[in-house]
Amino acid sequence: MFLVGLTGGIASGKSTVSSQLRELGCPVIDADVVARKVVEPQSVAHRLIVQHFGREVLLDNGEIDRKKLSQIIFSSPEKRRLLNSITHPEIHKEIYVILDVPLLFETRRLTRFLTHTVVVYCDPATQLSRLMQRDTLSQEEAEQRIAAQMPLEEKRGLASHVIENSGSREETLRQVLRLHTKLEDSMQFLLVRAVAVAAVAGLGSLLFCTVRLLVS
Ligand SMILES: CC(C)(COP(=O)(O)OP(=O)(O)OC[C@H]1O[C@@H](n2cnc3c(N)ncnc32)[C@H](O)[C@@H]1O)[C@@H](O)C(=O)NCCC(=O)NCCS
Ligand SMILES: Nc1ncnc2c1ncn2[C@@H]1O[C@H](COP(=O)(O)OP(=O)(O)OP(=O)(O)O)[C@@H](O)[C@H]1O
Repeated sequence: MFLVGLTGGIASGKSTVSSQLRELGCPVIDADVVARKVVEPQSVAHRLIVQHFGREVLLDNGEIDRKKLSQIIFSSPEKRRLLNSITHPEIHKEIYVILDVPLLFETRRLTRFLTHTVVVYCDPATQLSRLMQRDTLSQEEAEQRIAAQMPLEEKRGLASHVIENSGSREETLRQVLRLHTKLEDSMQFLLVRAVAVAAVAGLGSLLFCTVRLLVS
């Protein structure tokens, strides 16, 4: 599996190329589309934009007036940084992808590319009866299929998160909502850590250069 970042300057053709790739069957996340979604009315980013840029950047229907906001931020680096500091954390929170792979731990190759793994667990009796019912299988046939995979107990031990799905769909949804929040928080943490590492690295090279200058 590859994770590919696509970029380029404004109007260089990113959307054109990404939609061509999408037509070839590649799943694509367009950050500009995400950026539009995170500033919809009632969102955190919308509230902060109004707080910092005033109601004059709103259209009559309450949506952000993108033309007006563009004029402001592209003529002032300070305002652009301010808008970025509001929108980027919200955009990054939205950009995570779920790969649904039954044999994730059996094949193992994929796991090194993943930041988190989630195992959906249900007790063995529930698993057996759900499989027999859904695929109209005899008990023997169902047991054979279950035995072709790593036992769920073992998978549970390897996961970074577990969803317990022996109960109702509603109980599962409650866990999924908690997981979603956790994943979003963890994205934030990773970003903050990346920025901190970059800052420390920057400081390190600055010190190195200063010492070299002083020595020479
Ligand atoms: C400035 C806004 C209102 C303009 O909206 P509009 O619908 O007219 O354009 P759209 O969102 O499609 O952006 C068009 C292009 O402008 C460029 N651009 C957008 N924001 C920025 C920025 N903060 N700094 C530099 N270039 C930018 C990008 O090349 C982008 O592809 C909007 O882009 C925005 O809210 N930007 C802040 C969020 C952001 O950084 N988005 C970029 C994706 S991470
Ligand atoms: N090969 C091409 N031939 C002719 N027109 C093109 C070609 N590629 C892109 N365009 C046109 O150029 C414009 C900019 O392209 P596109 O919107 O794909 O760029 P972008 O990099 O996604 O821009 P932005 O950063 O503003 O989102 C669009 O009007 C698009 O239709």
